[in-house]
Amino acid sequence: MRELVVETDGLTKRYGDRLAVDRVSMTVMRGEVYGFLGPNGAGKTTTLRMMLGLIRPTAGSASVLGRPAGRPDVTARIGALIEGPGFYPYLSGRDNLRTMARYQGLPNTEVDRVLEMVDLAGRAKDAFKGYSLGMKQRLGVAAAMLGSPDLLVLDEPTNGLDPAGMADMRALVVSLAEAGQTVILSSHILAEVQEICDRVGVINNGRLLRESTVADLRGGATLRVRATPEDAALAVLMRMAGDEGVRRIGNETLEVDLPATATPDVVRQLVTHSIDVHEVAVAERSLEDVFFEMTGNRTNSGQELVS
Ligand SMILES: Nc1ncnc2c1ncn2[C@@H]1O[C@H](COP(=O)(O)OP(=O)(O)OP(=O)(O)O)[C@@H](O)[C@H]1O
Repeated sequence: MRELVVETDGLTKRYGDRLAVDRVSMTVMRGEVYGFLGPNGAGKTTTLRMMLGLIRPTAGSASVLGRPAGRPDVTARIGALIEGPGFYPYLSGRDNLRTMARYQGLPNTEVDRVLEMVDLAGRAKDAFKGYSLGMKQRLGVAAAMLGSPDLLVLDEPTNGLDPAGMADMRALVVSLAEAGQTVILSSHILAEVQEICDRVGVINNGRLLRESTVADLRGGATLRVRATPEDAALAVLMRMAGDEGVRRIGNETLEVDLPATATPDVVRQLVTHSIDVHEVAVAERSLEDVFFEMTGNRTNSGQELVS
């Protein structure tokens, strides 16, 4: 049994008559990168803030590392990057972290360790105000890593970064995960969650719609079959995959809910019925497709979720 690091039970937050978080029950296991995915305003930050004990739930509960969220001994074991950390602009990256380390009773060697981890050691002497946005975010992660917390909570760590900065941040999270760090990362960018997370919780309008591995969420692959005449092919494929299991997607192509292993049988059946098979391709559903099915929210530029 893998150890539970976070468990929420019916976690709810109401602001006036607005339910920001609505009975969310989620679990995060030790050593995994958990992607908390949802459009802007879905309730991600509010949920994370309750986990960190920064705000109180209206109902339900959150436990972190086996104890109620918000207890000082629990909070001390969580590192968080949530709504931009406050750094002194005229101090260097290293001096900013040294100030924080001292406050937590940690030695300067700990500062050097985390700067190394986020690949900022070479620029540690430069003033914070001269850092790029990506470097500022990495320093934020370094600050969260001070003292080797059991759990790292990163709220939209790639928000506002350029593509290179985003790639750097993803690589950083992957390297932390490889070192055994448990990470919860919120994001509205599907591609990034798909790339780096083990499991995903999908949240929309405060409700947790699904919690599963990325692979399970995406479900099995489908086949794309281009065959003529299309109507005859449709009839044959519907006998194989059911009426609901076949869709026309244009260009004489049908999408069929059958696994890749069904390809030989599909081709054989079509040919037996004197249907010309021009192309059969295995198409994996992206997380974006799945999210759209669950929420009805089409995504922006194929990457981002918009509410
Ligand atoms: N302090 C507050 N007072 C009133 N409403 C709030 C407060 N904090 C959040 N909300 C509302 O709760 C809902 C969820 O917000 P939350 O910030 O948790 O979403 P999110 O998924 O993190 O989105 P984003 O990516 O935009 O931060 C939103 O409708 C927001 O307007």
